[in-house]
Amino acid sequence: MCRTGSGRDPRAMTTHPVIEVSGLRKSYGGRAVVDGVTFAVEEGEIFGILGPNGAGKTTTVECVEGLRTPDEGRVRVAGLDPVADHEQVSRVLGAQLQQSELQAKITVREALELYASFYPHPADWRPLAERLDITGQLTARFGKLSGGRKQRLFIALALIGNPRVVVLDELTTGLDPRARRDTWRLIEDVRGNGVTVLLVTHFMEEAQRLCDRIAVIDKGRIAALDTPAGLIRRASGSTVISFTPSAPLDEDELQALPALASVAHKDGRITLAGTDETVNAVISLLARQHITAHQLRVTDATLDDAFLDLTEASA
Ligand SMILES: Nc1ncnc2c1ncn2[C@@H]1O[C@H](COP(=O)(O)OP(=O)(O)OP(=O)(O)O)[C@@H](O)[C@H]1O
Repeated sequence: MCRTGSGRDPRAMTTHPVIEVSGLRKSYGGRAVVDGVTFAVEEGEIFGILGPNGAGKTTTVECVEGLRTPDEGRVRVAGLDPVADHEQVSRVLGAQLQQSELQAKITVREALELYASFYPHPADWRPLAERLDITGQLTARFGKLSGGRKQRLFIALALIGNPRVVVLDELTTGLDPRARRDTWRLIEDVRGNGVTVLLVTHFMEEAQRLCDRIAVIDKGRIAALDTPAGLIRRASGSTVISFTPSAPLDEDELQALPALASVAHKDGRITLAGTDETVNAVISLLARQHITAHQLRVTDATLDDAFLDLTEASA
């Protein structure tokens, strides 16, 4: 869909960064909300920005979009300065609109046609609308759409200029689970056509499923930058074992378990994060002490675990 037939030759794609952010700082009223953020996004990547509320994610991506001027640092999109070269950047970068940017009375069709007219080589909005399941709403006014339909329209408008880079902030907020999954497939298609995606999200499942790499931002700084699997490995160990022991376990022996990342106790239940080696060692320990592990669960650590560890670690 996006970019297909738009004239960009995929063979001409290079592997150098299409987004470069270096030493970015931004303060409001003397308070630094982005405090030395550096990352680079390769062409064709889906790059996630994760972080707690108020971490500075939106401020960072708004500097990439040229909507905010950095106090310090360097931002480049396709080699261009988003503030100084705003017009050129807007031709290569598609961004999700904010609610206030569309008039309540405009219809879905008018919005799609209007936004398509802004670009020299727009995508055909019809298949885009079909894929986003908004063809039934073409004559509906924006102000009357449900939150989910508004969100779908915003995604369509972000993609309509056949952008080289698309910035999606809270992509699937307000969508039901089925629409969320449809949207993920759409984003994968978009990337399949060579578009670079910068994605701000609160949904771990979304980040884990879609992102090639993720920057975890906490209090204006990058707490970690890695692949989803790398973040999981480095933050909390790769395996989580939890059980309710039939008798108390000695805390020193738990702490001495090999490759242990963390131990938590709640309502008589013990949760250990570590590796397979930790799991084997705890099972041996239980057997030696003739302790039964009730409701034993062994699971792979998730990005949720990693996120909590990383953002708590820097608290
Ligand atoms: N224009 C502004 N003036 C003053 N403070 C601002 C402004 N914009 C953002 N902030 C503050 O900067 C901090 C970072 O905001 P930002 O929106 O970048 O965070 P975020 O990580 O995107 O948060 P969320 O997940 O809640 O959207 C917050 O404390 C916010 O209140």
